[in-house]
Amino acid sequence: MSCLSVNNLCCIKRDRVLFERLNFRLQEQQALHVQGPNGAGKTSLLRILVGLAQADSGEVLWQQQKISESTRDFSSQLVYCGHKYAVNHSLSAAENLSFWCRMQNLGTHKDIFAVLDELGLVGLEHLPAGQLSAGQQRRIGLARLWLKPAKLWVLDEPFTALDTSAIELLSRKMEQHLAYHGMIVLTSHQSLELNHPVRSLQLEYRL
Ligand SMILES: Nc1ncnc2c1ncn2[C@@H]1O[C@H](COP(=O)(O)OP(=O)(O)OP(=O)(O)O)[C@@H](O)[C@H]1O
Repeated sequence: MSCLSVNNLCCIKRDRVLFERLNFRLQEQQALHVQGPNGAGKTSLLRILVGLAQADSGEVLWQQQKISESTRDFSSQLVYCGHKYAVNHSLSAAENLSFWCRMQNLGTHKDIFAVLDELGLVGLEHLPAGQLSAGQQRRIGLARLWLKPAKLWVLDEPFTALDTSAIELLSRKMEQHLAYHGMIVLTSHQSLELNHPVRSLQLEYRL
């Protein structure tokens, strides 16, 4: 059974304690919605969870091992979608995803065009991503969830810029992921419409 554990986590930015003594565990088929006002520290928390930033104290464990000591195993089980689109504007959607698949050691993924089709980007696969709309660029970023079989999804504001049909598509994909023993940590200022129980972690804005 896969497990992400957060023990006594503390994060300080510019002398402001964003959170401290933060503890939680996440297991298969569980989703955690990190909530709170602008500047509360949601993105900071997610970046610590995926190993992109260091906590001021405390630890994040994957399968009972510190993520800094199990980098390879942890990364192979993780898809992180940050709040920025993380697409190269000069490359096309297909090139962006093909590059990402290679970086993730997934090889040249034969399903890229099928996934872009499912995400409503048919006919746009070869345009430079910089010429696409915000929602279309977000869809390219989210295509990673379709391309990599990973246990843990960490998603920072994944619904931003998406239209109703894309929100619906992503919500169903999340439900499917949870049903197949996946785990999700996400932030969203929107309420979630998932047919699956979602735990909530509320961060306050601390002065
Ligand atoms: N690299 C950094 N250096 C200094 N301060 C930072 C850094 N990153 C974030 N902060 C500060 O930490 C606080 C929390 O930022 P964070 O992005 O985690 O908030 P958030 O809860 O995700 O907000 P939002 O809802 O607006 O996305 C903010 O006050 C921000 O200015």
